[in-house]
Amino acid sequence: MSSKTETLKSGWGIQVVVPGPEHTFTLDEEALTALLLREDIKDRAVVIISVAGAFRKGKSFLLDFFLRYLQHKYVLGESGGEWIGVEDEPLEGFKWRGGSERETTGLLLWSQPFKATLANGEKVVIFLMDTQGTFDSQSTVRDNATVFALSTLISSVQIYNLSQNIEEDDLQHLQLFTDYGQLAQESSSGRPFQRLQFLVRDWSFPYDHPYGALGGQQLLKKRLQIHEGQHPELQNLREYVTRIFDEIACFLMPHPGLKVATNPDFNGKLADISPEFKDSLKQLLPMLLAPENLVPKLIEGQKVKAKDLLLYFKTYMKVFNGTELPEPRTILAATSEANNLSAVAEAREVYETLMEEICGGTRPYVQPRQLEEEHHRVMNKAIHAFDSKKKMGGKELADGYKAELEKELEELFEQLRSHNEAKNIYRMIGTPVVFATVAVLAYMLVVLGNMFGVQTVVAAGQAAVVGALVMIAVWIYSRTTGQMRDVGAQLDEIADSIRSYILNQAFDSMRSRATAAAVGYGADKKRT
Ligand SMILES: Nc1nc2c(ncn2[C@@H]2O[C@H](COP(=O)(O)OP(=O)(O)OP(=O)(O)O)[C@@H](O)[C@H]2O)c(=O)[nH]1
Ligand SMILES: [Mg+2]
Repeated sequence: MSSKTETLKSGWGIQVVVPGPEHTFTLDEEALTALLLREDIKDRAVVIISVAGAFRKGKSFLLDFFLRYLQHKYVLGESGGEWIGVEDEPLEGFKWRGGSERETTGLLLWSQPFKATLANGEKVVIFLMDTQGTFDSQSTVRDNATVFALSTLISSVQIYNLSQNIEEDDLQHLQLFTDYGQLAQESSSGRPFQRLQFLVRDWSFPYDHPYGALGGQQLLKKRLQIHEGQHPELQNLREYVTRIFDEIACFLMPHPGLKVATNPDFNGKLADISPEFKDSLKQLLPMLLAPENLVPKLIEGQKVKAKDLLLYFKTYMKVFNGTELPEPRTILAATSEANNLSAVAEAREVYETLMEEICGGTRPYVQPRQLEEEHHRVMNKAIHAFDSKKKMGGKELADGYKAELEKELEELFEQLRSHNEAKNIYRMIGTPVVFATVAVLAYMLVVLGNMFGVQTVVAAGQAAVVGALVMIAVWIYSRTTGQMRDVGAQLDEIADSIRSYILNQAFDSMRSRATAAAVGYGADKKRT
């Protein structure tokens, strides 16, 4: 088996939005946090590619080819060669299957994020999202709308998977976003969504419009055309759909062949898939996933990082869990809230990072007055970071979050201050005691030297007494005035090394005594 499948095999679809009883959805916060706050990706801008649409239409199946492409391109780093796999390899990844009953439920993210670099050198992370199909017999209209809305709000590329054609109904489902988008545009700059990719499966009229992106563009143009006599609502819908997305595209996929569609034993192997379908995949996937075509997620014109995404998920889940589908205004409020929260988190991080350098666990004691000054300086920087991030929801909302932020930073400072004091007490006892002990021992040397008349010992002892006393004096000066902090810290280190040297010596002698005792014991035993 190739290494390609072996590596993908270790991944799985994490159900991050889980359907619960009574048509509710809950967020698996723990799983999502573990995925999004991974140290190597949490600060990268995200590209989230979601596939949504009616159930049983090959969404998960398609995503598994995405996985193959991403694995080949971004994990194995092979630019040439065939990403699509070998003829008899079963298709694995997000769970897909034949049959008439629904498979995927809730929202899933692939457990392996793919790290990529855009053409401009920016490092991003790609997440794939599989979604619960709409219109199965168990879901309510609200379930469908929730899944579709959440995946559209969260993703930077929404692939709208349709069967055979683009119908009026399919466009109607975008109504919520056009309403939301309209509101969002009134209160913010830039378009709220990035890319909407219609994907028509089993296109059977290539003589009208050819397979692929060109035919798709022709079909889409027709469907989105506004003409006289059309109901004003339909006109509005069309107008706004084109306004709220940065880009709308369409791709016409050929039928994958009868084995794919009807054979219960079909395992996804390429040998059973029609050549046209495979050719189309080879065209479509680079259009979505090649570095130059990756679309990072933007909110309020700013790139969303993996760690921010967690905030958006949490806030959206709150508003989508009511008994009614939320109003566009409520969704907008949630977006603004998450947007402000992400600015707060960023400011907090600025504060924590800078203060860590000043008075973190490994740093020496800082004079209280100086610590306070540093706190004000760093806090200003953090507030500046908050202010300079573009936020949705206006000044009033931002002011509320800013006040919260200030309160939170003051609380953090209180903690840092008491940690700093704790260090002081430890040093108060530790360092002077070590030097005082050195002084006493050295003084004993002087006495002994005098007693036996060895002048070199007396001189060395005297020098050590004076040295130790000077160190204590300098240390006390440094600690009480906050001056010469580096010298003070060095003295702490010297005291630490003396202490650990003495402890090691004591430990070694205890050990050798214990060994000697054990040897003695062994010898005794032999004798008896
Ligand atoms: N006709 C047709 N069938 C396809 C296509 N792609 C995949 N299939 C088949 O469709 C069936 C369902 O595939 P899935 O990927 O599980 O479909 P899904 O949309 O994820 O279904 P749910 O998870 O239930 O929403 C499988 O038997 C696939 O072999 C396609 O382009 N056309
Ligand atoms: Mg599925």
